[in-house]
Amino acid sequence: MISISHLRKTYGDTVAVDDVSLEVAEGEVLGVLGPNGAGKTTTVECLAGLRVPDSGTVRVGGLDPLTDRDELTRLLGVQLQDCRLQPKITVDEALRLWSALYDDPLPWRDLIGRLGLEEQLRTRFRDLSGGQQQRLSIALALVGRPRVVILDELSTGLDPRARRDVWQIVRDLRADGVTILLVTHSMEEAQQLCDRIAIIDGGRIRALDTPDALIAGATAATVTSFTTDEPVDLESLRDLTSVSAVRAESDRIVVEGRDGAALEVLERLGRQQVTPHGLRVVDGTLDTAYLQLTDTREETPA
Ligand SMILES: Nc1ncnc2c1ncn2[C@@H]1O[C@H](COP(=O)(O)OP(=O)(O)OP(=O)(O)O)[C@@H](O)[C@H]1O
Repeated sequence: MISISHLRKTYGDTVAVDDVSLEVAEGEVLGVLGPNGAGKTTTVECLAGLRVPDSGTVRVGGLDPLTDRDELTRLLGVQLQDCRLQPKITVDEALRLWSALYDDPLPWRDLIGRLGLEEQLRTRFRDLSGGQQQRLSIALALVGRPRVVILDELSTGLDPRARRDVWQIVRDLRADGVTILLVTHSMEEAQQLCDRIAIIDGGRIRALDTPDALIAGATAATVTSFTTDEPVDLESLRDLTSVSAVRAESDRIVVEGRDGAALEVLERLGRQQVTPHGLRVVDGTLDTAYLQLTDTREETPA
């Protein structure tokens, strides 16, 4: 449904997107994660036809965003990070105006109710809080019943209740078979909502997989921890090939490692005749996988 092939976009000397290729299947929710300046917004702006790529191709439902604008408007809903409307327009006017662009718009009063903006219908855009402006931009992106939706930092600036509400809206869109590209800095959001996650850094895709597979592939896929009364040879645990880090946190010994590291750790403790107490083995998190995959900054020489 979304197809990006060898996309490149520069601004003067800045390479914003170096070489990005990805496909999003119909009905899929694809998360895009990456550090500030990684090229995420530039990529989605190219998909929305707001930027002209230097090279490569982008298609949404087979349409070229630069030449098939009218058809694209009917297919694609876009919520951009920095939504700027005419400062004096009210919420009510903006929704009426947007609805008039579509043959079969959503009943926008329902949408506004779900986004908690009923009280602001007569409020001008410039007088809305940041989170309210954000909620309005989500409503405007969805009012045309798009089959493809781009959400750039969906929940940034939203309070916890509003964030929960927009997450439910994304789940409902997914249940309706809508294809979604979700740019986010929230690992929790990515893990909760996305079928697959692309990690972008330096204008390139560093990893593209399901959240579980990204976590399993990290060097800290599992975290094993325990206490013990006996002396432990920590070096012998560090020597295990499946183990990536060993540290003492107050009275607990914490061992990070690949999937399966816990068994090797227990076996090694057994050989040292060390009895672990309060044993915990937990899955690693997307945070660790993300930090590992985006840790590409070169050291500055002293
Ligand atoms: N209009 C512009 N003119 C010049 N440089 C730009 C412009 N827009 C973006 N850039 C640069 O391109 C690079 C990629 O920016 P982009 O906004 O795509 O990153 P991002 O991944 O969305 O970042 P963030 O997480 O901070 O939103 C950055 O180095 C940025 O400074």
